[in-house]
Amino acid sequence: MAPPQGSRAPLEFGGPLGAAALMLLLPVTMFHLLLVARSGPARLLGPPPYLPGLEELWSPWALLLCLTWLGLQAALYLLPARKVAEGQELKDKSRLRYPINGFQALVLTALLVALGVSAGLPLSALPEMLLPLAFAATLTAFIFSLLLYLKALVAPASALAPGGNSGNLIYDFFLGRELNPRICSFDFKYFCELRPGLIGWVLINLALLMQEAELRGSPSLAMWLVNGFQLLYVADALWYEEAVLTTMDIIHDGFGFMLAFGDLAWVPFTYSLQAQFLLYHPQPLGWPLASFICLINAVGYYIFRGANSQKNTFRKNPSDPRVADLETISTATGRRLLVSGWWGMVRHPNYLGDLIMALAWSLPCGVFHLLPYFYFLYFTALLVHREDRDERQCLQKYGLAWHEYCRRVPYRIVPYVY
Ligand SMILES: NC(=O)C1=CN([C@@H]2O[C@H](COP(=O)(O)OP(=O)(O)OC[C@H]3O[C@@H](n4cnc5c(N)ncnc54)[C@H](OP(=O)(O)O)[C@@H]3O)[C@@H](O)[C@H]2O)C=CC1
Ligand SMILES: CC(C)CCC[C@@H](C)[C@H]1CC=C2C3=C(CC[C@@]21C)[C@@]1(C)CC[C@H](O)C(C)(C)[C@@H]1CC3
Repeated sequence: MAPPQGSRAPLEFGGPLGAAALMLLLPVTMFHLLLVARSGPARLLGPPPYLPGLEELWSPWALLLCLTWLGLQAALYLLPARKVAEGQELKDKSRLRYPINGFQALVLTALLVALGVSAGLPLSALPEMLLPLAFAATLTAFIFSLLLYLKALVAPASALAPGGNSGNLIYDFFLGRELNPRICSFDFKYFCELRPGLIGWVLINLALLMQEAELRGSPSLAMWLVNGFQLLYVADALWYEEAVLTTMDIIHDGFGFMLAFGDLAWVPFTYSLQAQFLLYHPQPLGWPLASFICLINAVGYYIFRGANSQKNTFRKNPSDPRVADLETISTATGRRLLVSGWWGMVRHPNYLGDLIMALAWSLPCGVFHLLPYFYFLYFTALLVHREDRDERQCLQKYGLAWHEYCRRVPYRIVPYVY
């Protein structure tokens, strides 16, 4: 049985109080957004149109659908993979192995959905079920986090995450105690991060598009754009699935309520906000403006993909010809840091690209409502906070070399601004 690590790691997210507040605030915000998106005024900062009763939130069918979805994605995860990748080295010097078959899961899901729809599956009825589905996903995430917490009680100390083991129940439940909770080779965090939530998000978007087609004869250009951009983002994440193995969530964060709720509920139900908004508030969009928005998305994607691939290639094999000529600085750990290429422009070029894309996803919704810009605002806050966490972790890992990197590359996310 693993002893708690005490409070060696500094507390993040405002400690236990912050964690408790976030556990309440995040689901409340998600339900607020779902209710407001379908209301006439669609005011992000106004009160919700009404407070739903339990009978509107709770539906055994929604829970069944939610669990069936998780079961389907788990089955697709277990199918033979085209490749098995190794993760980063762990505290005990071992490396975990991960199946690379996320894109295959996306394609198979698309085929199954297409088959289902042609056989009469009423996908366009899904938008009407968003509230009970979000409630079921929240309940599932809560119970799942509880099980993860209990599992961590019997995990060896070497399996625990650097944070999330303060000894405070609420804080540890929120952040997650175990770094890579698994049953046999089934890795819960890796599975949840990329499959049910991300694929669920594009499925909800598609259902909204289909309902718009039923309501108005055809989907609007704005709806096509939002669906297309977000499908590209999700398909990219699954195509470059291996790159997720070098992200902070996999390397550093435990698996607790924050990620379980984030992956299973927050991503599908709030990241589809623009499409939800467009269904109830159609926006005129002409081709010239649509082309300009596509250009913004393309620029964001180019930076995002370029930066993430460069770091991933470099971390996997620094002598790879694609990165071998880049300038680097050495660190005491033996790992080097890139100081040219994308990572010489700002210290988080991938965040910059991601933020530019986030803006492009909101622009098709016009400029007269703040609600569709929620994702951009939340994401800016998330990435600024995340960048700050990462800086502290890197300073701890690399010490003087990190100071040198900051001196050589002074801007964090936006060149000459931040
Ligand atoms: N859509 C969404 O909701 C979200 C999307 N994201 C996206 O996920 C992606 C991953 O983000 P995240 O995990 O936060 O962070 P990063 O992928 O940027 O990873 C940070 C790590 O990269 C390594 N690193 C930093 N600087 C350098 C350098 N100069 N040279 C080489 N390695 C370096 C360090 O780890 P080490 O040295 O140990 O390798 C550091 O800890 C981003 O594109 C982000 O935008 C993130 C959060 C939410
Ligand atoms: C709302 C809470 C306070 C925090 C929840 C955060 C999570 C929703 C995000 C944390 C990191 C994420 C990543 C992606 C999705 C959102 C979460 C889970 C990501 C899978 C999206 C697609 C990208 O291409 C990526 C780089 C693979 C992302 C990795 C991080």
